[in-house]
Amino acid sequence: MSAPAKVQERVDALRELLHHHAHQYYVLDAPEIPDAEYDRLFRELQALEAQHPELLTPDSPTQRVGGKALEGFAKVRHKVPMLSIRTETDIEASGARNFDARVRRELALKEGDPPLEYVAELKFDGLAISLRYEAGVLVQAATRGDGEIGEDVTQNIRTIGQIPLRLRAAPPVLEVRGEVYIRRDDFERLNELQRDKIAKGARNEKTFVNPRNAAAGAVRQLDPNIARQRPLSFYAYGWGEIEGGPDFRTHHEVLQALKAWGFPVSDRVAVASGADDLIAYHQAVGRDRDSLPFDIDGVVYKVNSLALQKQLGFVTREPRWAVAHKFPAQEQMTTVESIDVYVGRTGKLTPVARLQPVFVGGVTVTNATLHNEDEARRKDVRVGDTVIVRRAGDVIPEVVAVVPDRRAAGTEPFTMPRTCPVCGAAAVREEGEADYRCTGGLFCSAQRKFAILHFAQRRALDIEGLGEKLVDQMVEAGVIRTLPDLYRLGLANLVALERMGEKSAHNLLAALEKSRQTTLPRFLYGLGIRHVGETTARDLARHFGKLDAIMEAGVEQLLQVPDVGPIVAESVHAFFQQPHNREVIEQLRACGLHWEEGEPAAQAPKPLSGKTFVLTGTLPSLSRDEAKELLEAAGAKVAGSVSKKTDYVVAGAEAGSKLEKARELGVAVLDEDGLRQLLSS
Ligand SMILES: NC(=O)c1ccc[n+]([C@@H]2O[C@H](COP(=O)([O-])OP(=O)(O)OC[C@H]3O[C@@H](n4cnc5c(N)ncnc54)[C@H](O)[C@@H]3O)[C@@H](O)[C@H]2O)c1
Ligand SMILES: [Zn+2]
Repeated sequence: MSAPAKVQERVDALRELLHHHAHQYYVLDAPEIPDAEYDRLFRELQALEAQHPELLTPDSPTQRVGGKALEGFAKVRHKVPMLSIRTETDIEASGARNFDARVRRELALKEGDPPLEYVAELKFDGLAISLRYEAGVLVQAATRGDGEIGEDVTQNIRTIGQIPLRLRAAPPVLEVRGEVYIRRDDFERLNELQRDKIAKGARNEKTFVNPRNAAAGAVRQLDPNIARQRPLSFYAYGWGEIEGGPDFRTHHEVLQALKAWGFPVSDRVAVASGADDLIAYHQAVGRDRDSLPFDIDGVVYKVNSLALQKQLGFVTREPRWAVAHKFPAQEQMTTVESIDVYVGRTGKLTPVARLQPVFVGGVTVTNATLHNEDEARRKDVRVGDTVIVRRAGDVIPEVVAVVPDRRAAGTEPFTMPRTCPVCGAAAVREEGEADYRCTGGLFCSAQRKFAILHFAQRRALDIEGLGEKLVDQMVEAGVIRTLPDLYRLGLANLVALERMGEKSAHNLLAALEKSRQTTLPRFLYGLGIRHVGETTARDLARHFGKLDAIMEAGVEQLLQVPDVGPIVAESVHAFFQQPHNREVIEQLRACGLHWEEGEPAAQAPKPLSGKTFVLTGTLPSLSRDEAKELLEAAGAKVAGSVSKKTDYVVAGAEAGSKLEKARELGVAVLDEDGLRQLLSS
């Protein structure tokens, strides 16, 4: 094969790949590879086309801006095209120097001429939007599309609080350009919410790869109600058409005017003189990047003088007077070497991907969280897979997606272990919860420090002087491994610890001695049984009187306790079923912990026991789960459908066929107030 044929083949292959990925990214908002990878392919094509200009075609991805309008949106023709920005790939200071040198050359400036004035800005990582105001009223908002034709997304953009719907004292026609984005904290919350919905069984929900993707998906959403639920923000950084406005001389003047007209403009905009100032700006922003509340993928340099901008003009898809100077990408590809399960201090199990080390967001990352079983399954991350890893700001690095087509044969789906990898106790996932938890409690070394602190706190065993630092120190020195070890401490163990004087040691021993005499509710609470707070501990103690009775109680018996519903009953039962928990309790008793035991309370039946309820519609303040839990705690049964056996239907807003059925059958119907009255009577 001759060289040019080979080159042609590669060029064709690159174009096809780039077309595919651009479609995924711009049209479907569903990128399959990280931007850094896309940019590598893009640059490879650019280089080949530069070496072989005869291979250049007008439809090459290098010659066009971004995406294509989605069907379903009205199309908007931009009077002033919305362009892309040339990217300076050199991450080092020379990026700014290259740009400055190029601009000076194009303007035919000489070495002795004064430095050029620039404006340096953040490069927000979101979605470009053009906002059109006529007589001060927002009449249209459009996406960039292919630069010439975008999508009319006015309805969705109107839901963004930061975008003024009406301007005071603005020119008769004004087109503002800026970026719609999602703040990192809003993004984390959004994904938490999504994970929660998925854990509760929602089928059509997904988590978002990154804030840009979530923002773009929200703006290009056919249902404005969905857009409304996404926490979108906005920054203005430019303009299209202006009619009848003041005479602007510089880019910076326009930005100030935009601010005065009521648009959010970043306060990190800086006027810079020559390449040195640009370099300083790039470095300063680079240092602050992680602590910014939103993602940026670089900074943008623009020639400040509008006259010079005009003189410089455009190439196909980019103005010559601006450049994007990037930072290290926040998403990269790497491979998964293993998937381990990490046990947190409260017993939560988190699957973590161990990665082939990769430089992402400015640091080398070797681990990334997979959050929980559902997430790992939904993304179907497997050992050996090529994945996209994201690290932005102070957020823990996470695997956002598997790169399709790169999976080797013979890989196995990940399954969550059913036992704790640290202590071997059963790991369980409660209904409606996203996480597995180790039931090892006191016995699990991953949870040990937390368990000891919980046990020692004032509202539990009240061991004065046993704080976090001391617990860390003792656990790390191996002086205490389990709770009973606390009561086996001697003066010699304690004074051997660093920074522990004899007086403090005596005080601690006295506090431990004093805590041996306690109450059953304090002891129960101190055990750290999931869902057992102080109140529940008191209720359990009052109902059963004796610890042994609680330890032997079945779920049915536990459900007899006032205010104890199925989740609490299951949790208490599961805790005392674990042999090692019983062992710890026996040892504590053997160490002299004691309390006064009482008689079981007279069995008053629960107020709603024997009654069947059906919930329908949305209640004003209670979620479906909360209402169910309250009812079950009061002894009621909650059923899914209305029948003659139903005693009450609790109906909220938008109640449908169940309410009709209730009326048909003459079943009593309650609203939330009625339900609360019944519960409190
Ligand atoms: N992962 C993929 O598969 C995939 C596919 C296609 C494109 N991409 C990514 O898309 C990007 C290229 O897209 P592009 O052509 O839109 O260029 P760009 O996004 O890199 O730059 C132009 C855009 O920058 C934005 N911008 C942010 N702050 C700005 C400011 N202060 N002033 C002016 N503009 C500002 C505007 O929205 C403008 O449209 C690359 O990062 C590429 O990796 C990724
Ligand atoms: Zn464990």
